[in-house]
Amino acid sequence: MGADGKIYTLEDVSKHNNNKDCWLIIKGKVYDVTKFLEDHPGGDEVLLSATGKDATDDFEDVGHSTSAIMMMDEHYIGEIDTSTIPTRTKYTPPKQPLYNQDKTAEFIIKLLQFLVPLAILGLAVAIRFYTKSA
Ligand code: HEM
Repeated sequence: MGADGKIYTLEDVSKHNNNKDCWLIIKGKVYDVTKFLEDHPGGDEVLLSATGKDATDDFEDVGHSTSAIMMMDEHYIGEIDTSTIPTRTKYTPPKQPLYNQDKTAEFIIKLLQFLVPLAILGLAVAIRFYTKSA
């Protein structure tokens, strides 16, 4: 099943994803847990569902005991090529859109929105004033 220290890709590992042949990735290391499936106190299903991906978080979430961690050595077969594992999705706040640094156009529009009705009003008053006095 591959010599110790061999480097596998995520694709290699994900091919071993059944109860006759099951590999896992935990903390950058690849484990062949096929023979362990029946003996795993957490059951075979969790192990099977953790193949083909980095199972580090799943493994740690359970809070495995030190004796469990020591048992892992027996199943170690190699390392994972970390570049083949998708990086953890970190929350990055969306970038603020670059605001238009030049506010002149915006300012002129605002000014017009204010001045045009005022001008119309002024014109109406002026016309009325003019027609009255004529
Ligand atoms: C080579 C890898 C693994 C080994 C040697 C291992 C070993 C063990 C051992 C010895 C236990 C008994 C409790 C303890 O001593 O902590 C255990 C429980 C458990 N393990 Fe693992 N485990 C491995 C991988 C995983 C993975 C990848 C998962 C999750 C996807 C997992 C899920 C669980 C669960 C759910 C339990 C039951 C916890 C409970 O009943 O409280 N294990 N495992």
